[in-house]
Amino acid sequence: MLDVNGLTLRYGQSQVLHGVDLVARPGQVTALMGVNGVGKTSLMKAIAGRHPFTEGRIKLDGRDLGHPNAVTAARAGIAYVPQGREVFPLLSVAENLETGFACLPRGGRDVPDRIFELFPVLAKMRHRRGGDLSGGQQQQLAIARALIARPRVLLLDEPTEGIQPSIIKDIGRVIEVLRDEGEIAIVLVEQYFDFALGLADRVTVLQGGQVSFRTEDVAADRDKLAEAMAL
Ligand SMILES: Nc1ncnc2c1ncn2[C@@H]1O[C@H](COP(=O)(O)OP(=O)(O)OP(=O)(O)O)[C@@H](O)[C@H]1O
Repeated sequence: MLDVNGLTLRYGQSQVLHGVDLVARPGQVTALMGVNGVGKTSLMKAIAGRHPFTEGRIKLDGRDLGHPNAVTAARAGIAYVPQGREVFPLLSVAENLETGFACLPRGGRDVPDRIFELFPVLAKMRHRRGGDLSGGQQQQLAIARALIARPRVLLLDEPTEGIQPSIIKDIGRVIEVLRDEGEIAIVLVEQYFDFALGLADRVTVLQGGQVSFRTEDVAADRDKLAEAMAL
Protein backbone atom coordinates (compact mmCIF):
# COMPACT_ATOMS: atom_id res chain seq x y z
CA MET A 1 0.00 0.00 0.00
CA LEU A 2 1.18 3.51 -0.84
CA ASP A 3 0.59 5.89 2.03
CA VAL A 4 1.43 9.56 1.52
CA ASN A 5 1.05 11.72 4.53
CA GLY A 6 1.18 15.51 4.97
CA LEU A 7 3.15 16.21 1.82
CA THR A 8 4.33 19.76 1.30
CA LEU A 9 6.10 20.90 -1.87
CA ARG A 10 7.49 24.19 -3.12
CA TYR A 11 8.88 25.62 -6.30
CA GLY A 12 11.24 28.28 -4.90
CA GLN A 13 9.13 30.67 -2.84
CA SER A 14 5.87 29.29 -4.14
CA GLN A 15 4.23 26.52 -2.10
CA VAL A 16 2.01 24.31 -4.26
CA LEU A 17 1.21 21.37 -1.96
CA HIS A 18 -0.01 22.00 1.57
CA GLY A 19 0.01 18.80 3.59
CA VAL A 20 -1.54 16.34 1.12
CA ASP A 21 -2.54 12.79 2.15
CA LEU A 22 -3.08 10.03 -0.42
CA VAL A 23 -3.64 6.30 -0.02
CA ALA A 24 -3.46 3.76 -2.87
CA ARG A 25 -4.02 0.04 -2.37
CA PRO A 26 -3.00 -2.88 -4.57
CA GLY A 27 -5.86 -4.03 -6.77
CA GLN A 28 -7.46 -0.61 -6.73
CA VAL A 29 -7.46 2.48 -8.90
CA THR A 30 -7.09 5.68 -6.93
CA ALA A 31 -8.07 8.66 -9.06
CA LEU A 32 -6.43 11.97 -8.26
CA MET A 33 -8.56 14.71 -9.71
CA GLY A 34 -8.84 18.48 -9.82
CA VAL A 35 -8.76 21.31 -12.31
CA ASN A 36 -5.57 22.63 -13.95
CA GLY A 37 -2.79 23.83 -11.69
CA VAL A 38 -4.01 22.38 -8.36
CA GLY A 39 -0.85 20.30 -7.87
CA LYS A 40 -1.67 16.82 -9.23
CA THR A 41 1.50 16.48 -11.30
CA SER A 42 3.58 17.96 -8.49
CA LEU A 43 2.29 15.26 -6.14
CA MET A 44 3.09 12.55 -8.70
CA LYS A 45 6.59 13.96 -9.16
CA ALA A 46 7.21 13.99 -5.43
CA ILE A 47 6.11 10.35 -5.07
CA ALA A 48 8.22 9.34 -8.08
CA GLY A 49 11.29 11.11 -6.69
CA ARG A 50 11.30 13.63 -9.54
CA HIS A 51 10.94 16.67 -7.28
CA PRO A 52 11.89 17.06 -3.61
CA PHE A 53 9.20 17.64 -1.02
CA THR A 54 9.78 19.68 2.11
CA GLU A 55 7.55 18.00 4.69
CA GLY A 56 5.59 14.78 4.97
CA ARG A 57 6.22 11.09 4.47
CA ILE A 58 5.88 8.55 1.69
CA LYS A 59 5.48 4.96 2.84
CA LEU A 60 5.26 1.83 0.72
CA ASP A 61 3.96 -1.27 2.51
CA GLY A 62 4.80 0.38 5.82
CA ARG A 63 8.36 1.29 4.84
CA ASP A 64 9.25 4.96 4.94
CA LEU A 65 10.96 5.84 1.64
CA GLY A 66 12.54 8.97 3.07
CA HIS A 67 13.18 11.52 0.35
CA PRO A 68 13.48 9.32 -2.73
CA ASN A 69 15.13 10.33 -5.97
CA ALA A 70 13.96 8.90 -9.31
CA VAL A 71 16.22 5.83 -8.99
CA THR A 72 15.43 4.98 -5.37
CA ALA A 73 11.69 5.45 -6.00
CA ALA A 74 11.87 3.13 -9.03
CA ARG A 75 13.88 0.54 -7.08
CA ALA A 76 11.32 0.70 -4.29
CA GLY A 77 8.65 -0.27 -6.84
CA ILE A 78 7.17 3.07 -7.90
CA ALA A 79 6.71 3.50 -11.67
CA TYR A 80 5.77 6.84 -13.14
CA VAL A 81 4.21 7.49 -16.54
CA PRO A 82 4.57 11.24 -16.91
CA GLN A 83 2.24 13.61 -18.62
CA GLY A 84 3.67 13.97 -22.12
CA ARG A 85 4.92 10.37 -22.02
CA GLU A 86 8.69 11.02 -22.45
CA VAL A 87 9.12 8.36 -25.11
CA PHE A 88 12.58 8.52 -26.74
CA PRO A 89 11.75 9.51 -30.33
CA LEU A 90 14.89 8.14 -32.00
CA LEU A 91 14.90 4.79 -30.18
CA SER A 92 12.83 1.89 -31.45
CA VAL A 93 9.84 0.59 -29.51
CA ALA A 94 11.98 -2.35 -28.31
CA GLU A 95 14.78 -0.02 -27.21
CA ASN A 96 12.32 2.25 -25.43
CA LEU A 97 11.04 -0.78 -23.53
CA GLU A 98 14.59 -1.78 -22.65
CA THR A 99 15.18 1.58 -20.96
CA GLY A 100 12.70 0.28 -18.37
CA PHE A 101 15.38 -2.18 -17.20
CA ALA A 102 17.56 0.57 -15.80
CA CYS A 103 16.57 0.04 -12.17
CA LEU A 104 16.47 -3.78 -12.32
CA PRO A 105 19.23 -6.21 -11.34
CA ARG A 106 21.02 -7.71 -14.35
CA GLY A 107 19.32 -11.10 -14.07
CA GLY A 108 15.79 -9.78 -14.57
CA ARG A 109 16.30 -7.99 -17.87
CA ASP A 110 13.81 -9.43 -20.31
CA VAL A 111 10.70 -7.90 -21.85
CA PRO A 112 7.98 -10.27 -20.66
CA ASP A 113 5.59 -11.62 -23.35
CA ARG A 114 2.88 -10.32 -21.12
CA ILE A 115 3.75 -6.75 -22.13
CA PHE A 116 2.92 -7.58 -25.74
CA GLU A 117 -0.25 -9.42 -24.68
CA LEU A 118 -1.39 -6.25 -22.93
CA PHE A 119 -0.32 -4.03 -25.83
CA PRO A 120 -0.45 -6.07 -29.06
CA VAL A 121 0.19 -2.94 -31.12
CA LEU A 122 3.68 -2.70 -29.62
CA ALA A 123 4.56 -6.20 -30.82
CA LYS A 124 3.66 -5.18 -34.36
CA MET A 125 5.66 -1.96 -34.07
CA ARG A 126 8.63 -3.35 -32.17
CA HIS A 127 11.17 -1.98 -34.69
CA ARG A 128 9.52 1.37 -35.38
CA ARG A 129 11.01 4.51 -33.90
CA GLY A 130 9.20 5.88 -30.85
CA GLY A 131 8.82 9.25 -32.54
CA ASP A 132 6.94 7.67 -35.46
CA LEU A 133 4.16 6.29 -33.23
CA SER A 134 0.84 8.07 -32.78
CA GLY A 135 0.19 9.83 -29.48
CA GLY A 136 -1.97 6.94 -28.30
CA GLN A 137 0.64 4.35 -29.27
CA GLN A 138 3.29 6.39 -27.44
CA GLN A 139 1.08 6.42 -24.37
CA GLN A 140 0.77 2.64 -24.54
CA LEU A 141 4.54 2.38 -24.95
CA ALA A 142 5.11 4.62 -21.91
CA ILE A 143 2.79 2.47 -19.78
CA ALA A 144 4.39 -0.73 -21.07
CA ARG A 145 7.86 0.62 -20.26
CA ALA A 146 6.73 1.46 -16.72
CA LEU A 147 5.47 -2.11 -16.27
CA ILE A 148 8.83 -3.64 -17.27
CA ALA A 149 10.18 -3.07 -13.75
CA ARG A 150 7.20 -5.00 -12.28
CA PRO A 151 6.20 -2.06 -10.06
CA ARG A 152 4.01 -2.18 -6.96
CA VAL A 153 2.71 1.32 -7.61
CA LEU A 154 1.86 2.69 -11.06
CA LEU A 155 1.46 6.46 -11.33
CA LEU A 156 -0.37 7.49 -14.52
CA ASP A 157 -0.43 11.21 -15.21
CA GLU A 158 -3.31 12.06 -17.59
CA PRO A 159 -2.99 9.02 -19.86
CA THR A 160 -5.97 10.09 -21.99
CA GLU A 161 -4.67 13.57 -22.79
CA GLY A 162 -4.86 14.24 -26.53
CA ILE A 163 -5.66 10.62 -27.39
CA GLN A 164 -8.32 9.26 -29.73
CA PRO A 165 -11.35 7.50 -28.19
CA SER A 166 -10.56 3.96 -29.42
CA ILE A 167 -7.12 4.03 -27.80
CA ILE A 168 -8.56 5.57 -24.63
CA LYS A 169 -10.76 2.45 -24.44
CA ASP A 170 -7.74 0.18 -24.93
CA ILE A 171 -5.86 1.98 -22.18
CA GLY A 172 -8.90 1.74 -19.89
CA ARG A 173 -9.04 -2.03 -20.49
CA VAL A 174 -5.36 -2.43 -19.61
CA ILE A 175 -5.86 -0.45 -16.39
CA GLU A 176 -8.79 -2.77 -15.54
CA VAL A 177 -6.70 -5.89 -16.19
CA LEU A 178 -3.87 -4.58 -14.00
CA ARG A 179 -6.31 -3.60 -11.27
CA ASP A 180 -8.09 -6.96 -11.33
CA GLU A 181 -4.81 -8.86 -11.01
CA GLY A 182 -4.59 -7.25 -7.59
CA GLU A 183 -0.82 -6.77 -7.44
CA ILE A 184 -0.39 -3.11 -8.34
CA ALA A 185 -1.72 0.03 -6.70
CA ILE A 186 -2.69 2.38 -9.55
CA VAL A 187 -2.86 6.13 -9.12
CA LEU A 188 -4.61 7.79 -12.02
CA VAL A 189 -4.35 11.54 -12.49
CA GLU A 190 -7.20 12.43 -14.78
CA GLN A 191 -9.36 15.33 -15.82
CA TYR A 192 -11.55 13.21 -18.09
CA PHE A 193 -14.30 12.76 -15.50
CA ASP A 194 -16.19 9.76 -16.95
CA PHE A 195 -13.01 7.82 -17.71
CA ALA A 196 -11.66 8.35 -14.20
CA LEU A 197 -14.93 7.54 -12.46
CA GLY A 198 -15.43 4.45 -14.62
CA LEU A 199 -12.20 3.01 -13.27
CA ALA A 200 -11.77 4.49 -9.80
CA ASP A 201 -12.26 2.60 -6.55
CA ARG A 202 -11.45 5.73 -4.60
CA VAL A 203 -11.06 9.36 -5.53
CA THR A 204 -9.07 12.20 -4.02
CA VAL A 205 -9.77 15.72 -5.28
CA LEU A 206 -7.17 18.47 -4.95
CA GLN A 207 -7.93 22.14 -4.84
CA GLY A 208 -5.25 24.77 -4.34
CA GLY A 209 -2.72 22.15 -3.30
CA GLN A 210 -4.95 20.66 -0.61
CA VAL A 211 -7.33 17.72 -0.49
CA SER A 212 -10.80 19.20 -0.88
CA PHE A 213 -12.76 15.94 -1.13
CA ARG A 214 -12.19 12.21 -0.98
CA THR A 215 -14.41 9.18 -1.28
CA GLU A 216 -14.26 5.41 -1.36
CA ASP A 217 -17.81 5.17 -2.64
CA VAL A 218 -17.45 6.67 -6.08
CA ALA A 219 -20.89 5.75 -7.41
CA ALA A 220 -22.76 7.21 -4.44
CA ASP A 221 -20.65 10.37 -4.43
CA ARG A 222 -20.72 11.10 -8.16
CA ASP A 223 -22.64 14.38 -7.77
CA LYS A 224 -20.47 15.53 -4.90
CA LEU A 225 -17.41 14.73 -7.00
CA ALA A 226 -18.70 16.76 -9.92
CA GLU A 227 -19.27 19.62 -7.49
CA ALA A 228 -15.80 19.24 -5.97
CA MET A 229 -14.37 19.33 -9.51
CA ALA A 230 -16.40 22.49 -10.14
CA LEU A 231 -18.08 20.86 -13.18
N1 LIG B 1 8.67 23.64 -12.34
C1 LIG B 1 7.83 24.53 -11.82
N2 LIG B 1 8.26 25.70 -11.34
C2 LIG B 1 7.40 26.60 -10.80
N3 LIG B 1 6.06 26.39 -10.69
C3 LIG B 1 5.59 25.25 -11.14
C4 LIG B 1 6.43 24.23 -11.73
N4 LIG B 1 5.65 23.18 -12.09
C5 LIG B 1 4.39 23.52 -11.76
N5 LIG B 1 4.35 24.75 -11.19
C6 LIG B 1 3.17 25.42 -10.66
O1 LIG B 1 2.68 24.61 -9.60
C7 LIG B 1 1.26 24.59 -9.59
C8 LIG B 1 0.78 23.15 -9.67
O2 LIG B 1 1.15 22.61 -10.94
P1 LIG B 1 0.89 21.09 -11.32
O3 LIG B 1 1.45 20.87 -12.69
O4 LIG B 1 1.35 20.22 -10.23
O5 LIG B 1 -0.70 21.08 -11.36
P2 LIG B 1 -1.69 20.07 -12.07
O6 LIG B 1 -2.87 19.95 -11.18
O7 LIG B 1 -0.98 18.82 -12.44
O8 LIG B 1 -2.08 20.87 -13.38
P3 LIG B 1 -2.41 20.31 -14.86
O9 LIG B 1 -3.71 19.61 -14.76
O10 LIG B 1 -2.48 21.56 -15.67
O11 LIG B 1 -1.26 19.42 -15.26
C9 LIG B 1 0.82 25.44 -10.77
O12 LIG B 1 0.52 26.73 -10.29
C10 LIG B 1 2.03 25.48 -11.66
O13 LIG B 1 2.08 26.67 -12.40
